Amino acid sequence: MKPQIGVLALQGDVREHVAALELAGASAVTVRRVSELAQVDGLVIPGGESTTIDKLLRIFDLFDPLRAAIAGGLPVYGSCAGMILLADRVLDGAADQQTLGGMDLTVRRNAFGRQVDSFETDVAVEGVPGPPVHAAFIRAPWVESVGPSAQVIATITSGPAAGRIVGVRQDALLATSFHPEITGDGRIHELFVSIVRREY
Ligand SMILES: NC(=O)CC[C@H](N)C(=O)O
Repeated sequence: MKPQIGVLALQGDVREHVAALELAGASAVTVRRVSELAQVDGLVIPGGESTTIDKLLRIFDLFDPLRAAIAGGLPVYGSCAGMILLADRVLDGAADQQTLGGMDLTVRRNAFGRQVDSFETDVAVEGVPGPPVHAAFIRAPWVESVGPSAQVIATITSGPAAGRIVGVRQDALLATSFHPEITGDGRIHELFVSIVRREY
């Protein structure tokens, strides 16, 4: 059976994740309501603007149910703004910014600075066989530090940001600073589908 994976569709690049999930062997649906959240085996929180998604989660009465689902073990993959929303701690966040949390990590928002707002580079990702993942970073956060419960799975390998942590796994939660849905490399979505299937 194909797992049913939702894409949180409040803001951000929803369509690209739906397409990438379908290619990775899942059945993908958009999620905007609690009733839709209740039906999925896993959820993607896309990139976009974490402060906006935070506000919309409250407006749509999804903040508490999603937080509870994460605590209950729902597999979730957060990309970029989604990574920020999964982090227990945020540096350089907006004054009233809250996160769903669940991952024992500290992210720094917009960490790569203005002059390198957007760039692409190769990233070695644990659990992804083959060559490094070609990753796009768009006003991305990096992971400043991880606590003992979280496992670093991706760091930048070259250039000025070499050594920066950009991918983390904690049980059924996965987060990347980058956007695998726009560079045509399906392996991060395949990794998440295998997490949802409890195979990896
Ligand atoms: N591409 C993205 O998701 C950017 C994230 C955005 N800078 C934020 O702070 O939420």
